[in-house]
Amino acid sequence: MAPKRKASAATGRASKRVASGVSTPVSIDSDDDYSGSEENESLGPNSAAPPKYDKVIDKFKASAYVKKKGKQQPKDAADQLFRADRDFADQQLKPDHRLRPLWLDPTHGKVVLETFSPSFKQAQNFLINIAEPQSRTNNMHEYTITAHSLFAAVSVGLTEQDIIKQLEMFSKTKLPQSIIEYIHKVTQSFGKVRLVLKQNNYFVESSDASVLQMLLRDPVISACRAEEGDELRTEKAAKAGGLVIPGTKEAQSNKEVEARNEQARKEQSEHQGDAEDSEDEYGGKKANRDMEEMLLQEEDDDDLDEVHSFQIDGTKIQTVQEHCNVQLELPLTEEYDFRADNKNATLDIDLKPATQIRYYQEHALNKMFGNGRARSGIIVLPCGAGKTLVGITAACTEKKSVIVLCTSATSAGQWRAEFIKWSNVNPDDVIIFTSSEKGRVPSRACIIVCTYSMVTQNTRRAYDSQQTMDQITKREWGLMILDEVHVVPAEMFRRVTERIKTHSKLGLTATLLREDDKIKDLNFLIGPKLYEANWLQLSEEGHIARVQCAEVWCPMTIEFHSEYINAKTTNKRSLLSIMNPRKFQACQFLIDFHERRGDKIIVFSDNVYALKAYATGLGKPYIFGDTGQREREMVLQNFQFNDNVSTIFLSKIGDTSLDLPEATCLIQISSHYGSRRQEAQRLGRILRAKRRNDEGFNAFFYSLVSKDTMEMYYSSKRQAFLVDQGYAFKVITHLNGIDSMPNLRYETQDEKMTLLTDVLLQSETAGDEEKIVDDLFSNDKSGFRKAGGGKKGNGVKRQAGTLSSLAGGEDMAYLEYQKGSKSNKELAKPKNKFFAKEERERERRKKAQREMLQ
Ligand SMILES: Nc1ncnc2c1ncn2[C@@H]1O[C@H](COP(=O)(O)OP(=O)(O)OP(=O)(O)O)[C@@H](O)[C@H]1O
Repeated sequence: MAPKRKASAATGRASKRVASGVSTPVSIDSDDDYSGSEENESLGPNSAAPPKYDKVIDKFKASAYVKKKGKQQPKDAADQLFRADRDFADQQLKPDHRLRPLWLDPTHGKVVLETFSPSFKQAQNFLINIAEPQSRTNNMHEYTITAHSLFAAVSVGLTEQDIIKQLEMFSKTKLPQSIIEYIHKVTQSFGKVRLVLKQNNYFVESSDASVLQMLLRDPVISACRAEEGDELRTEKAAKAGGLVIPGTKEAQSNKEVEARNEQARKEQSEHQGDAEDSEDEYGGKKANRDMEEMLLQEEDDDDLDEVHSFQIDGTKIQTVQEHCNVQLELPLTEEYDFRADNKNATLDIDLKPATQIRYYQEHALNKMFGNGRARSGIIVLPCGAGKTLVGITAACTEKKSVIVLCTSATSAGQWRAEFIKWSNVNPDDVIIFTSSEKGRVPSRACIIVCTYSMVTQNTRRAYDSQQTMDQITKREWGLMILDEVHVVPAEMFRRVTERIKTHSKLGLTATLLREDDKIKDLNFLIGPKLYEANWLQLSEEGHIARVQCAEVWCPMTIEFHSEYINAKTTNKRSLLSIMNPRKFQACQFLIDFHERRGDKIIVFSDNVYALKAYATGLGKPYIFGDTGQREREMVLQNFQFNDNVSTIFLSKIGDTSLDLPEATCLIQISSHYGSRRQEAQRLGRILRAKRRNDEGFNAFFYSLVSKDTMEMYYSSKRQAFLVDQGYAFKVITHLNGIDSMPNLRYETQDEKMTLLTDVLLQSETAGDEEKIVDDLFSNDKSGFRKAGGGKKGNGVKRQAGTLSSLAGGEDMAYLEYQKGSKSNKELAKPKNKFFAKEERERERRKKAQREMLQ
């Protein structure tokens, strides 16, 4: 379902190329019958061993239908599309199928949604709750129903019957039995047990005592129990009622009604004060009020249910969570009944009256607070769509102490400023705890904003820092906001959740693509994905900018290319392709073109040598890791407010947390291999463009790649995520007007040769990607291996995937590799004929040299 890249923009001739989408078909194993084994299905108290709830929990397996027809050997590239298990001819279309928008694949849980259907919106709202979005292009959306997506659905209050009924309603065919069975199997085991924090102690809680008895028979769980004996605690649990989220229209009208009532009460008491007092003396009105209160109390009592629980050792919660989630497939949900929490102090915070949250922010928060309690989980919104306000509104809803974890000190400062901007919180109650700013945590309810590395640091701390840390770990927090969850190593989350006791967790991210292979851990370390917004829809509605994406092919000069072929190391090859004079010229041309249109341009380069060479060559300011704070601020302020500074060059330090709404054009000259995440983050820098609501406004995103080099291969890898979000990448093979541009650099052969000599004279390290000293991954203090390579000679494999891939709902779509790893070398082998020929040529020359030396 990968869309075609469109033909070129007005700026040049174009060629068509099909982008490699990431949603590769799921491979199936016909030996595994979907209906699965029946063993250990019961939850009854007599079950001897804890049941393995669902052998097929993560993935739809091949149906009996496939078995019947057997596997066929693929004959050509398209053959897989016509395999037996993809033949759905035996499914009967409903007579009114044209009005219904869903196609269902009974064997893999794939769902295809027609965006042109009259009921598209309703179907989309429903699907987003129960399935993982895989690809959302203009005409078709593709989702997968996975165990984890159903888990998220159950955790936001949908029942098995709701899911089946609505799927049936939207489906063009009768709902396949395999899907009904799968939903039944998965939903019956989810939402049964919860992890709750009460007075600094953790409990596993359920309204079904037999499930807890069964868990206690499990040796791993029972070893984590904090109390002796077999007894369970039993208590009454009040059902939480409806809750109004601040910043919504409902909250606003409630406030107006409250204000009117208050006014009316005041006026009435002024008129009737004396009379009421005298009536009270005779038990008149007072007795009535007592009666009303009693009745209300009784009504509340009717709502009480019984819950059972057992206490677990606070240091072993992760073992319990992991074991329940992965081995027993009985995930622990985390819900916080904050309105019933009288022990933890209330934080005086509300959204400012003028603050109104947007509809998608409200949808996301409804998923979190839908049943009147705070559910832990992850909210996915595109860059610039307002994740910070979602976090702040969650804090205003709970009104308990909040701890916010961010990736950098800059980001911590921004979070504090946003809290003060959007809410009425007392600024003294928002404290920053970073390496450069160590506010003291008061004993009253407060908000603390800190960096992940500050909390997870293992080495000895300075006295004041240790004191703050002690205050953080010793108390209970109502809400923990985890920013940018896709970049933080899972190991860090483990430490954070181990050290800090919190009732609820909210993870925020723009993409669930991760740079380690621990994405599945997020499910039990934070919680399920609660909401994911549609990028294209938000950009059509003007909440984020519309962006034109293009890949510009820059041919290598003959000299650069022959050096590229002969270069012995990846670093050298990489430097030669970045410094390709034609790429430089394309960059110069695009800057000139967009400056004249009135755009503000950011040029990104991961390679610092190239960053400096391009920026100084074009007389533009640049910022990289070593640039001092003052200089950074000066450059950024000039970019924002000075009309004479329209272009800045940034290294990868600008990938995240950079709020420059003036930027309307991005040019990428060097990037990190095939990182889809980096591509999405960089695009995010222009999604928040200030001018996004101007008539006909478009932001521009250019990726410059040197032709016939590895850059082309990585470029299409990088685009996969955005392509699945519905972005079309144009390929520009020639920039019209570049040949006649005055003052174009590297026009003469001499200039080109001087540049080449300079590049060849650079040391090996000049080809390195920038290493940022205080970035999360290279911070040795925190004791984490670097995501960019780990120990010397011990390359790290990077993997990325969607939540569904972690659930096994799809094959891992794509791997990101790190320089030096074995798998990287495998991957780096040329795939196309041209590169293969080059590679053979190089091998042949090497062999000849060796033979000569012998
Ligand atoms: N409901 C709202 N009303 C008005 N402005 C809003 C609203 N929500 C977000 N914004 C504005 O949108 C912009 C982007 O918000 P924010 O910085 O929270 O985005 P983000 O999703 O965190 O982006 P990134 O992933 O790049 O950090 C900000 O200028 C913010 O003030």
